[in-house]
Amino acid sequence: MKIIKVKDTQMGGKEAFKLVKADIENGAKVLGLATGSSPITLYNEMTSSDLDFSNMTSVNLDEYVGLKADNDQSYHYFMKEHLFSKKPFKNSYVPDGSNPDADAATSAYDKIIEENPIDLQILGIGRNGHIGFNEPGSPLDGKTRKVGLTESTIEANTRFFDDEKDVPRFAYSMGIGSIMKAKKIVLLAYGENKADAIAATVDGPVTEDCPASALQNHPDVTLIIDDAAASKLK
Ligand SMILES: N[C@@H]1[C@@H](O)[C@H](O)[C@@H](COP(=O)(O)O)O[C@@H]1O
Repeated sequence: MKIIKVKDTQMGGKEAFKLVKADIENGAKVLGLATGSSPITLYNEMTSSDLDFSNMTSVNLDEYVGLKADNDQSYHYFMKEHLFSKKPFKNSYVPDGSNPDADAATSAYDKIIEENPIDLQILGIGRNGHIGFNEPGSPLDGKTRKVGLTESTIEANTRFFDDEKDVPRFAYSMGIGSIMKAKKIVLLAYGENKADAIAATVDGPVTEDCPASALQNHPDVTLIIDDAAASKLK
């Protein structure tokens, strides 16, 4: 894994943007995108750039089950607000959280991933090492699934909702196996509360206990992290 240390999230966004831009200049057509606070500075760089994404496709990692696209807590809404309303892509895919039929929603999404092989995947990371919504214990070779969120993830996500009880308990998430098929992966992590997850990702064993540790087996992963997130690395 390559590690780029940055002083803050602004610099992280700029470094990530350089990688995205270079990949597009090299012919990338499909970007795998993530939600959460970590990619926001990258999306700001993308929206203020002169890059044109109207011939490109985006495939997002995950969506809460039970939220419609127009719900302001949905990941559809987040992506629209931070990126797509300003820089539209030709096609933008996010799992359909409003479909209560998990088998139909997840197999439809696997088909989308198969038809749009991801050139560069952006990732954040949860405090417990989750990527997408693949919580500890998720199969490292999995496809899109309905997943139950852990208490720690629900608690971390409470800040985006009025009340803890409003945080959805389930999500549809791209599996780790699908994430691993992306040609390149760029993971963004900032702050002290990501330090344990980053240490386990880089220095720990490859184990379902830390889903992001699977990235050790990927040939092209770059971590963009600040000093606090890097503070527990060996
Ligand atoms: N499903 C998302 C993840 O994709 C994201 O990586 C994580 C961390 O978010 P943040 O970047 O806000 O710390 O939050 C959620 O759980």
